[in-house]
Amino acid sequence: MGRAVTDALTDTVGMVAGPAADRDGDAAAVFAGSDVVIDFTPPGHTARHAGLAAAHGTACVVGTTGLAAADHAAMDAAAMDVALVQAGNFSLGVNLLTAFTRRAAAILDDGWDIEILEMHHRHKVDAPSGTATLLGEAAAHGRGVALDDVARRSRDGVIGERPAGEIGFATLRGGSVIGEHEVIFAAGSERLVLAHRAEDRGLFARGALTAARWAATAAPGRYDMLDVLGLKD
Ligand SMILES: NC(=O)C1=CN([C@@H]2O[C@H](COP(=O)(O)OP(=O)(O)OC[C@H]3O[C@@H](n4cnc5c(N)ncnc54)[C@H](OP(=O)(O)O)[C@@H]3O)[C@@H](O)[C@H]2O)C=CC1
Ligand SMILES: O=C(O)C1=N[C@H](C(=O)O)C[C@H](O)C1
Repeated sequence: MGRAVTDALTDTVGMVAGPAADRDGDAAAVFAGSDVVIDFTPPGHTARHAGLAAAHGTACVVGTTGLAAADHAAMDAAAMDVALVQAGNFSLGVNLLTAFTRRAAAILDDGWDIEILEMHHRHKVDAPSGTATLLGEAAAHGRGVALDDVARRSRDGVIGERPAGEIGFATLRGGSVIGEHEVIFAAGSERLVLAHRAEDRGLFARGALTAARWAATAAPGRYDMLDVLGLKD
């Protein structure tokens, strides 16, 4: 994603990326010298980077997925001082899909089983994907429940019948798949499938740049891509 973001910057403002930063030594310098930092590091660095954003008064766009509760707590704390946009997916299509998912889940009762299927390339380290989690949260929100109370993140062995109200996740990994997601609503006699296919990683990079421009002038606070796109209810 780092390369995709620098390519998108070159395409949009003609900027040429400088040498890669010495990650540990220079992270503080990067935050100190920037209006906005776009962070697509692997899981494990988000809390530290959120702290640096707050310490240097630098807005931040976080694309990293596989986030832990401590990362969210650190981002909430940083958002008291700076604008912080965090999104499991920066594409317009996926963010529209979250709105559709929430609406469908609100309309369809728990006679409709909700399952979320995702597939990504073989190098992805976290599961379920950030997007799948985002879609699960949208479905849970539509149902008026907390995702952690109803999520089934894996199934193996003799696990019994599926309880009503469960939101299931299925993870596929392989090859070079950029990102595919389906939200399946399955009832006794019919099935509704909402789907998104990403066809180019530049899609996420362009969305992150849109978020960065937006964050540069936003008041301190914790935001997501629906805020950036003006799609919040
Ligand atoms: N929100 C969204 O729309 C999207 C989110 N993502 C998420 O972004 C994250 C990164 O994905 P991806 O680019 O595929 O992962 P990669 O592993 O391909 O790239 C991660 C990069 O971060 C570098 N890195 C590792 N540690 C640090 C550090 N402490 N400081 C600075 N750089 C560091 C790595 O360097 P090196 O290789 O030398 O270790 C590598 O270049 C994942 O969590 C992924 O799920 C991805 C696509 C879209
Ligand atoms: O790791 C990836 O590649 C992607 N990660 C994000 C996620 O976890 O949902 C977004 C996109 O699907 C690609």
